[in-house]
Amino acid sequence: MSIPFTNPLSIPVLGFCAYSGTGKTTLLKKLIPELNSRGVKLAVVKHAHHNFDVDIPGKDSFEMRKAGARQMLVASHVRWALMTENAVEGDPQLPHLLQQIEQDKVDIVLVEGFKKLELPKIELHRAAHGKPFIHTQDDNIQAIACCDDTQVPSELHRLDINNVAQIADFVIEYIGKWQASPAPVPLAASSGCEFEMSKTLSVGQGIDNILSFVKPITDTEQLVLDDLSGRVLAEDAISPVDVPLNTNSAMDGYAFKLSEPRLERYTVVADVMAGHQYKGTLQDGEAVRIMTGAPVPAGADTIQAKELANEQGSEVSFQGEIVLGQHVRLAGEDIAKGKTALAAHKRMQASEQGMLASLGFGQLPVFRRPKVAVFSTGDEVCQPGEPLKQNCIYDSNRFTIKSMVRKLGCEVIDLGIIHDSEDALAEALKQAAVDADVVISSGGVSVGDADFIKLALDRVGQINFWRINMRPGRPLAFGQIGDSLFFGLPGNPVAVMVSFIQFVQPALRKLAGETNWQPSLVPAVADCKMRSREGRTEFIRGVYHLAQDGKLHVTTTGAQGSGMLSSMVKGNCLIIIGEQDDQLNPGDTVYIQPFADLL
Ligand SMILES: Nc1nc2c(c(=O)[nH]1)N[C@H]1C(S)=C(S)[C@@H](COP(=O)(O)OP(=O)(O)OC[C@H]3O[C@@H](n4cnc5c(N)ncnc54)[C@H](O)[C@@H]3O)O[C@H]1N2
Ligand code: MOO
Repeated sequence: MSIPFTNPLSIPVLGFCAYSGTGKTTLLKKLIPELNSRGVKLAVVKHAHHNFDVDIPGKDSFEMRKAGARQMLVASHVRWALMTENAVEGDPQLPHLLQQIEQDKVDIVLVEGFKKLELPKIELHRAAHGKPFIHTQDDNIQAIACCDDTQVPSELHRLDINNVAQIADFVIEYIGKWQASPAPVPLAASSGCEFEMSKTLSVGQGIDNILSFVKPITDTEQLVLDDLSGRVLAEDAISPVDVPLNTNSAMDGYAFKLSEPRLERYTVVADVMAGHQYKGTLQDGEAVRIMTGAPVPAGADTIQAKELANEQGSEVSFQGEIVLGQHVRLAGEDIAKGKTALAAHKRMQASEQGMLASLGFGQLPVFRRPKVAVFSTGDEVCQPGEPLKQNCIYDSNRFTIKSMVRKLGCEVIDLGIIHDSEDALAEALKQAAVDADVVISSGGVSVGDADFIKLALDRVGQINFWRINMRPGRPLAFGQIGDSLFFGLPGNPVAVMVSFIQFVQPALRKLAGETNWQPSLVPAVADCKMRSREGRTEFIRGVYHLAQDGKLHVTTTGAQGSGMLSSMVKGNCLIIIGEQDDQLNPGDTVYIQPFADLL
């Protein structure tokens, strides 16, 4: 099983692969100084299968990371290290990791692990271990380092596993010959009827490729506060005021100036209600009765709650411990005047709207909403509400897609059901691309389908037909029609929703101007056994709940047919079994993607 790989760097990347116990690390520990001694500067990426940590409990960096820093960069005059919490489904993405390397500082990146990627590699083999060859399954092996007694095919470059100098020669020659290749998977050229049917991508590669074609909308419009829900802010909202505006009380109680030693009693000189103010300055030994939200008078610095005060006549005494400044909300402590209250590119919901209201904004600039055209294909597909013809099914996909598109704040253009006519479809697609930023269809993207869909797409744009290594949602068409993006989602109703969540949602969020469009993945404890196939990402519909042990637990919704929409209705999340796993057992930790924000 091999997974496509594109080197994002302008320096070569070379992998070392072997069965465990062959001595990869031992060889690299000798090869690195050998290469260094010949002037080769190199970086190493190593894949770890476990939840490793390079930090030490008790160190400041460890503690700050545990306290919630998602990235922790620790630096001294000799080295720096960046630690990133990166809970991803499946393996980490090597192209992303490589992009973290400072490529102007090294000549080559050596990679240990990531055996399944289509990455140029040297295979290490020791016949005495009795393990099979890797090169028989992997066309990316550039050379094999082995012992004298091993037979290797004549076309493979043979190296002596015990001769580090010879392996270093090979690496240096490899650097010399290497030429940068262009990055992402190109879209199929619009020529004749040739479709790229066979490209198999992982979920991560599909997302990366799609996102590389998404150009965020830059047109803006001014909207009143009430209409901001679900829209993406186009400019930083700078606070015109301090919030809170005045230093005020967080409790109903008494305001006074705390002195050392503490006074036995204070004289109550006034009442201060919210919306009013004590005009004078409190003197030592004076207190005011104060309501929550009312301005703290000049001279006062501390509040005691009403429940811990005894008022007798015109005097008040306090019980309990009192800390200087307690229950005082300082002017500007939430948002200071002139500071960015809300950064551009944030999608606004209730809390953002409330905060902007609290700052007195009446209207704000937002990015124009993406326009999304949606249609269904297939002669068997009928409009709900009309009598169902024989052997037909009602169109459900258009309604799930429209609902998810609207939830993402986009405008929907409903093109209905387009029946089997190449001309009609080509015309509809051309018009849709003029009117919309994104065109989404469902059905007709697998191998056995009415060719008219593929022919029509080929006439109007550049469309790739991919196989994504996932279930459900294996076939996916993606490309461009004019300036619009086109998504051809698979016909099966659950596959439509899963493909939308994985591929269309991030694209629409990026298009809409959001910068933070990564899905929320949450760890949960599996309550039942779940199966997948190594190399494939499985999206199982699940139900999660908070269990008595204080952790989220998750179980499947039962039957998982990709036509069974009831599995989506019963579920509240997708359970993600990553590429490297083929089975999950009860008690294993698994990532789930809650539906909460989308369905
Ligand atoms: N020989 C192969 N057959 C199939 C493969 C394959 O790789 N080789 N892949 C399977 C997978 S996985 C999927 S998913 C489907 C996807 O097929 P299409 O995208 O071509 O979709 P259709 O064949 O048009 O429809 C599939 C299924 O979905 C129903 N459908 C279609 N449109 C709607 C709609 N708007 N609302 C509700 N239901 C819809 C349709 O009636 C079919 O039952 O292909 C597999 N086959
Ligand atoms: O996309 Mo299909 O089976 O994976 O429904």
